[in-house]
Amino acid sequence: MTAPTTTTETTPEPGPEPGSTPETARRRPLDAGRDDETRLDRSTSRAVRARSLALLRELLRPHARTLAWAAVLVTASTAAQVAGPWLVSLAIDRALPALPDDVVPLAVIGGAYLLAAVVAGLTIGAYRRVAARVAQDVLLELRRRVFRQTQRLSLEFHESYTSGRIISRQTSDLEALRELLDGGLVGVISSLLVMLFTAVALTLQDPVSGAVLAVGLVPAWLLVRWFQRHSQLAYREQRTWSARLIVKFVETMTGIRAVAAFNRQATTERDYDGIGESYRDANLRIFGINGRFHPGLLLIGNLTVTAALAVGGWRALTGSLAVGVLVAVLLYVKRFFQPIQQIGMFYNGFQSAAAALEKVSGLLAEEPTVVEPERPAAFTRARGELRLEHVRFGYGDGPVVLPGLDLTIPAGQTVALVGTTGAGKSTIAKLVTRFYDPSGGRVLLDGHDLRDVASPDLRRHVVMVTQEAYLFSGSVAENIALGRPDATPGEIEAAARAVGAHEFVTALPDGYDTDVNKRGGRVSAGQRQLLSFARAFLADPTVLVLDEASSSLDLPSERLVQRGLATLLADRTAIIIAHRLSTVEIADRVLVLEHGEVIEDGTPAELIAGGGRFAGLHAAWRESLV
Ligand SMILES: Nc1ncnc2c1ncn2[C@@H]1O[C@H](COP(=O)(O)OP(=O)(O)OP(=O)(O)O)[C@@H](O)[C@H]1O
Repeated sequence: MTAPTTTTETTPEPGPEPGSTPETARRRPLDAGRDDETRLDRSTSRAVRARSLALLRELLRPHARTLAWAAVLVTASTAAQVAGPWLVSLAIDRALPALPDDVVPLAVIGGAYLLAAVVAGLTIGAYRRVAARVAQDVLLELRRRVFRQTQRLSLEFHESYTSGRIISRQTSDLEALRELLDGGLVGVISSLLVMLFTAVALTLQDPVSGAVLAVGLVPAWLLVRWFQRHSQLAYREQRTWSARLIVKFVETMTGIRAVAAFNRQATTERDYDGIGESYRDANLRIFGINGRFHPGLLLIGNLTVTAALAVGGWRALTGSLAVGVLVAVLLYVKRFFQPIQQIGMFYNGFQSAAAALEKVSGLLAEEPTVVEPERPAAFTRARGELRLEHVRFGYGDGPVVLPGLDLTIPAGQTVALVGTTGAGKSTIAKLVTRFYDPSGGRVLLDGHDLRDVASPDLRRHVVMVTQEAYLFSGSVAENIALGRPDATPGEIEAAARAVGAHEFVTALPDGYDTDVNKRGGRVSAGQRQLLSFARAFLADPTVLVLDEASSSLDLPSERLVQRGLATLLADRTAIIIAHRLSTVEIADRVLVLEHGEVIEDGTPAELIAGGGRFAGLHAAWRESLV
């Protein structure tokens, strides 16, 4: 993890007066329609829908011409499909009576039928390819945006929007959209057009049959509505139980040691069985609903065909309807009902995709709370003096963590922060690295308010080394080079040597090329810390903020880590959230914090001699060592 700090040689822009930053300006609402709320009031839900549609328009805009071409193709294909029954009626009523004297009409109609079939086939294929291309491009763009956005947003966002929710934005939500765009939507657009063209062609040919179709449409429509209402609930239930099943499984597997240690196997099995049964029941409910919907629709379709046949047949008998037209009517009515099923089913996918789009658009609408300066201060070289002026801070609407901190850390000083848990040590680290901005007061680096420093400058000069010492997949060398991606292998090795990591790295199966995720590449907690020191050493920041790992190491590792740390700290300003006595001892200065205030400030020796809070902690540490 890197964070920055810097110094400039020009005069800093005048910053706001200490304490003048309005709370409201600093904090933006975290998502207008929070995606964990299922019921939104009317104006919010309208705003959320407008936001989704705006996103959709924006994503489709670059494809406007392709979409227009897709519309032409699908219209041509539908017209060609719908021409079929019409041509059949012409063949029966005009061409057949002319036989055998005149075969031309039959040949012309037969040719037209063949042409319509070829055009319909070719255009529908082209339409599907063109539409699929647009759908895939839109999805790719959306995926990119979600990823970019999650990297762009401030730490504040990530601390309140759990990683599980971000993962589901990138996976299941985009998957729901993919299913809609890939499968359903393209087909449903053409189905809707087929229904529309069929109804128009039928009514044009025979308005009475059009009326019969309209009557048949009423029960079909009611059945579709029934299906949508019930299946929506059933599918939602199915998704909920399937998610619970996954959560239970993952939770049990992640905590398998605790499960075994506390003999919880029988209980977890019972819980898992219960969830599994509910999932099965939810699936059965869906089958039940589908089992009524599909045959119901088929029945209504066939009854409408029967009605059209009865009415048309009687009229044909009385001579008011040509036989060819009757055949076309029957073909049209049958064809009209076929896509309804698909459209009814599509509704579910459409609902979940619309919900997914709302959530994704909410994520994309988030603004970082830590904003880049419009006119950044010129910052070339940093000395490393840090000053906190009347810094006031609290998380969100929570209690005040720092009520008004004043602190100056001269360039090159190593300061250890100690204090009870929750005293605000990590909070100071997050403010100094500008993962958060204070709600009042200023944090200054060499006299520049951090809010005026461009983030690349800040990250170059202020680096934060976190407890986890996170290793990314890749080689050991790549992990060290994260501190400075353009570093040469020689520089990487020099950094590793400086902090004392070289020995263990060369002992790994492939040395610096060892993959940290492969067998043999696994490193111990202490080695992991040394690698993160090497990474920070290579980055060579002016200010280093270090949240020391609290997990205890064995004595040789502890010594190694302390030696590495001493090298890393030399010649830079450092703030260490110290968990180890040995670290506190190498600090120039110790600050004891309580409730966001400095209650003791001095060299380790002074504080021990003073007999205050630190002297007490120190004595307790010493005791714990024996
Ligand atoms: N992301 C957060 N959102 C809300 N409150 C937070 C957040 N992080 C910390 N806090 C709260 O702020 C206060 C100070 O926390 P901080 O992490 O700075 O303490 P600390 O001194 O570093 O403690 P520790 O030694 O346990 O890490 C605590 O009361 C904590 O509950």
